[in-house]
Amino acid sequence: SCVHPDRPEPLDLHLGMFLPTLLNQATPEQMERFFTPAWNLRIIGTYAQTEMGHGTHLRGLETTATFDPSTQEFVLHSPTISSIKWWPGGLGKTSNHAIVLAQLHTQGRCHGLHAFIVPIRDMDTHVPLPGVVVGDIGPKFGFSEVDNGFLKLEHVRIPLDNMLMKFAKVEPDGTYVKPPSAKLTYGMVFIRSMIVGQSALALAKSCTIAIRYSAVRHQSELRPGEPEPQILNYQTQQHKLFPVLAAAYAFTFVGQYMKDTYRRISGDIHAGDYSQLPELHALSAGLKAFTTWAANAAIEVCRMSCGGHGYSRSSALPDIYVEFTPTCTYEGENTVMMLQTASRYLVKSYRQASVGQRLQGSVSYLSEAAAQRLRPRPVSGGAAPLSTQDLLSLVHLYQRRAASLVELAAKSIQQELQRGRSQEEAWNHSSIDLVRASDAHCHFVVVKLFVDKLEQVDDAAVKAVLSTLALLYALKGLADNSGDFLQAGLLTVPQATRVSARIKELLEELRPDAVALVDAFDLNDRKLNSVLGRYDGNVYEHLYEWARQSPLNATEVHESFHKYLKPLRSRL
Ligand SMILES: CCCCCCCCCC/C=C\CCCCCCCCCC(=O)SCCNC(=O)CCNC(=O)[C@H](O)C(C)(C)COP(=O)(O)OP(=O)(O)OC[C@H]1O[C@@H](n2cnc3c(N)ncnc32)[C@H](O)[C@@H]1OP(=O)(O)O
Ligand SMILES: Cc1cc2nc3c(=O)[nH]c(=O)nc-3n(C[C@H](O)[C@H](O)[C@H](O)COP(=O)(O)OP(=O)(O)OC[C@H]3O[C@@H](n4cnc5c(N)ncnc54)[C@H](O)[C@@H]3O)c2cc1C
Repeated sequence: SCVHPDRPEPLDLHLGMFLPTLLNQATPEQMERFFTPAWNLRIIGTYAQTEMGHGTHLRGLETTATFDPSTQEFVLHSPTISSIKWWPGGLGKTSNHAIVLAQLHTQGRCHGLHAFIVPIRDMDTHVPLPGVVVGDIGPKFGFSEVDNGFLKLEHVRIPLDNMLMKFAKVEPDGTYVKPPSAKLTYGMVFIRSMIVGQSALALAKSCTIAIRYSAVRHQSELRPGEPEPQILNYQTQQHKLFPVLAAAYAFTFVGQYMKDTYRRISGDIHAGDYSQLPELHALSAGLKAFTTWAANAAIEVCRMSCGGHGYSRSSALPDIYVEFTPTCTYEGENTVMMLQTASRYLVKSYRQASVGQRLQGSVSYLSEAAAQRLRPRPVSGGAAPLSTQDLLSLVHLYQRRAASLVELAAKSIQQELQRGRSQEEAWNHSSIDLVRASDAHCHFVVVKLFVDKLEQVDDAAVKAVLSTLALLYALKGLADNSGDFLQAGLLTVPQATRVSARIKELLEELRPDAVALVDAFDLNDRKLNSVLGRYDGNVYEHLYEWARQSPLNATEVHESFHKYLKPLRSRL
């Protein structure tokens, strides 16, 4: 369960960030000194980057690490209340070490953020070490299993060799040696890539519960005098749940692609080839934001589609939501990640394509769009014919929508500059367009990867049903974002009407396979932990049993009667 924990755990940061950061940024000597004991849980670590005053703005982090050549040590210090490390998972009570991100000062100069391994608790007694003030930040929206903590460092001294020096170095005389690329110290790409797969898992769990429950729940009347129908037969219920089902499959394929891309490019980086790091950063940042926002909303759709019992923790849906929703904030707040993808990749690529550069990777379509702009526009200028059956033409439609929104954002910046605004102001006054461009780019990537995956499916029946899901995912996205497509001249109102009609047909086509498609996720009852989503569909008996086990029912007359109600009654 450590690879994909079902519930947040105090060791998540140790496994998910402390160990991977050592792998990516420690020297062989440091691996020997720290990784082995960390792997054996002698050392338990966390990743302490965020401070009370800064989480997003890394360059604004205030914790300092000042090199003292006379003692060959770094002095770690929290200079202000806002510099106190705040939020790191497992920091409050579990960890005895932390990878602390601090502004490196040596020979009177600041060289920016670097990573330092700081012992924070005694390895035997677990008592905080001198100069270390550490504790839990208090109750949260959820994540109650995790002791997210605070860490105040008061001139804490660590050896020179505790700075992670695989890339940047400090010599014994205090000389700073730059890393081959400043971007290597950012990190965080690993977890962002993993989170894409977490989005898929959260969707798969949620729609499994909601669709199974919708197959056993009977309610109301469809035809007078007939038995109450399964709620899964209502078109509105299908319209809520089947697009979520399609997204669960789409994100599963994207999650696999993201993991494979991370492995491939991080392998190149370990071999000294940093050329693909911008694509990896942009892709992981954008897809992390795109998939978590979509999954976050979809979990709530699944919960509400189960009526009152969806609100009971016996459904597991409230817990899935509470545990998933912080993914939109941590590991890079989603808006900020979308802006990164747009500003640091899409607009830069657009400008390169506009001067004729042939682009590679996920933005190669911007070269085609630039070439298209140079060709005379067709006289009709109208939208191309729309096929609601041809997946490749839909992929092309999403590609053109993305190209259009990237161009719109780039032109907005240009217009703001022409109005006399500074670079920074021009970008800020175009940031809504930049987020839209990133969203459209990621949406195109997801649709394309879904359709590409179908080419790898040999079984005709499986390919047919996955093609139906892919069609539903693409057409539902088109309907939900029809404004973008209409504004870009890629869709007409009659075509939008046809899309809505086709979606209704697809819902009907998917109805017979819906339960089998969630069973195919193969999420056993233990993993689902949901009375509503039980494989045997025996909901009511187990719901009653679940309630009977509630602690409040341990006694027939609760002590509150004697403590409060009875005395209250006697005073009235
Ligand atoms: C050994 C294995 C062990 C077993 C493994 C088990 C498997 C996993 C187990 C899993 C178990 C549990 C799962 C884990 C659970 C996790 C629980 C919660 C974790 C939450 C942790 C956190 O939240 S950590 C803190 C996260 N914080 C952030 O992400 C901060 C966000 N802010 C930023 O990133 C930056 O401020 C910014 C990028 C937004 C802006 O920074 P800055 O202004 O300095 O940069 P610029 O925009 O000017 O860009 C400069 C150039 O740098 C490039 N760039 C930026 N970021 C990166 C990056 N990350 N990587 C690469 N490149 C980057 C940017 O593109 C610019 O480039 P140029 O344009 O070329 O100049
Ligand atoms: C459950 C949980 C676990 C966490 N675990 C860890 C951990 O283990 N280690 C760790 O170091 N941190 C951890 N964090 C902290 C997390 O990484 C930060 O909360 C996150 O990076 C967001 O930063 P922030 O809180 O400063 O929000 P802010 O950046 O202050 O965001 C507030 C608002 O400002 C907006 N905003 C900020 N900057 C910009 C910008 N440039 N342009 C436009 N809008 C902007 C955001 O979009 C957002 O709407 C955790 C957080 C949570 C909730």
